Amino acid sequence: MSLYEFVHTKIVPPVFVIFFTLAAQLLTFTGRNEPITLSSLLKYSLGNTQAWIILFMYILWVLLFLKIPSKTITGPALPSGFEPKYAANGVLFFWSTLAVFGGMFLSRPDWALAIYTMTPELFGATSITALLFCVWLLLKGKLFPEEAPEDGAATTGTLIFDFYRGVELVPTFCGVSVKQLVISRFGCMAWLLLSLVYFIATVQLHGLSYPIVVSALILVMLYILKFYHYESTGYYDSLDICFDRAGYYLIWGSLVWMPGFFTLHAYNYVANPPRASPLFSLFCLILGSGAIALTYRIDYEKYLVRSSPSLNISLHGKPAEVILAEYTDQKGEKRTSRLVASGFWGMARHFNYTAEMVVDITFSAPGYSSGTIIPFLLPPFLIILILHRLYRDERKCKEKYGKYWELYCSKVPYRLIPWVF
Ligand SMILES: NC(=O)C1=CN([C@@H]2O[C@H](COP(=O)(O)OP(=O)(O)OC[C@H]3O[C@@H](n4cnc5c(N)ncnc54)[C@H](OP(=O)(O)O)[C@@H]3O)[C@@H](O)[C@H]2O)C=CC1
Ligand SMILES: CC(C)CCC[C@@H](C)[C@H]1CC[C@H]2C3=CC=C4C[C@@H](O)CC[C@]4(C)[C@H]3CC[C@]12C
Repeated sequence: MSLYEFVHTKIVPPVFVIFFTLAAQLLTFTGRNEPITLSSLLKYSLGNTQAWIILFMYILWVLLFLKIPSKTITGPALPSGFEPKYAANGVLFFWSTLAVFGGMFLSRPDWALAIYTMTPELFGATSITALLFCVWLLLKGKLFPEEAPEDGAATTGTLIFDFYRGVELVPTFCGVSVKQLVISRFGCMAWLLLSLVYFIATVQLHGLSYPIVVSALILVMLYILKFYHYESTGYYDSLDICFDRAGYYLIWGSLVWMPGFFTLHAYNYVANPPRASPLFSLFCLILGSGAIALTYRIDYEKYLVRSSPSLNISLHGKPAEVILAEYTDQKGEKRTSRLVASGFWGMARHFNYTAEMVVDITFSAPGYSSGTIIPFLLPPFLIILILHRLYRDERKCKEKYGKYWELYCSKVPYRLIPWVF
């Protein structure tokens, strides 16, 4: 075993599991200027009755929504030929959840402050649930996997690595896709709902004199709405679904880290309202909305080229340049895919990630005036996450397409920023 493999499989997983699980809990104290003590850590980590009830109701809502008869999205087939199915009701879920929960918070504004106050208990309960769920996914993957042996439900012999990375690719729970349930429904919507809760709590405590909290809320709403539009056109072809397994990284990450860390600046605003000027707020809103629209457009250009029956497509007013990339699938069959080499995919190989980074910066940029370090945490985390993802994706594409990927790289030499990197 090389040193890299040793660190990757035996050191990183336990260190990350301990670090992130603890950090998620501790940040709920730091985010509201509360000192960290061992007794409060133990108390909050177990949750309280109200927190468990809220969590249970929310899980039920998310689960039942996936059971509503609707059109389905068919994900890429596994080597066994199994085609995972996903409910195509993301936009309806977005508006219905916003109407029900938003209405609830607006009619009983005191609930927002109550939820803000019990945030540490809420994350304690969610983290316990998420960890237990990951243990169940590990046991299920090892003892009674749903996926056929040729789909490669991968156990490595290193238990902690299997727990961290996951075993199965597209497992189900109560008849619905675990990844859809956890990432796109629980995680993304919890991100928006908590942003709403913290927004109401900030306004209640400090009034609307801090326009930046409005711009932060609008940006998150736009981002999540965009996600639900993208869910039915591209998300189920993404790295999270086709490559990453259902383990701690993705599942605990989406149940706890995504709603907790991604809303941390908004949580922080309740105790430390940012003092950014209305002009700066407007600037962040315009820049962030533009970058969100750009990520949508870039994802859409790929969807357009790949879903079009002919190659007669125009991008940015010119005929699209497309590489017909041959590859051999996991069953050994020859296939052809389309790599777009013009439009935004001709400017840089991951221009969507560049736009994503701009969005990330505008999410918390206003908080730089709040006088705490909290708003500075999200951008570096996301930039590292995206860079790590970029290299993993390039490795995957190079292995899959070989010389065709190299051809694409020679036509589009930049990864993120044209003429720079
Ligand atoms: N906010 C956040 O934390 C994050 C957000 N995101 C967002 O999630 C979405 C999905 O991201 P992700 O799956 O990582 O990445 P992409 O949407 O960039 O998809 C990458 C895949 O697209 C295909 N591809 C690569 N180059 C081309 C090309 N030139 N033409 C056509 N197809 C190409 C390859 O798959 P194939 O095998 O099909 O050819 C590649 O694996 C994006 O909108 C991204 O911005 C992503 C990461 C983090
Ligand atoms: C070590 C862990 C705690 C790291 C956890 C990472 C996860 C929180 C994130 C991993 C992949 C992320 C996402 C991928 C693609 C997305 C599409 C985008 O349009 C919305 C956001 C997201 C779902 C994003 C969310 C965080 C991750 C799941």
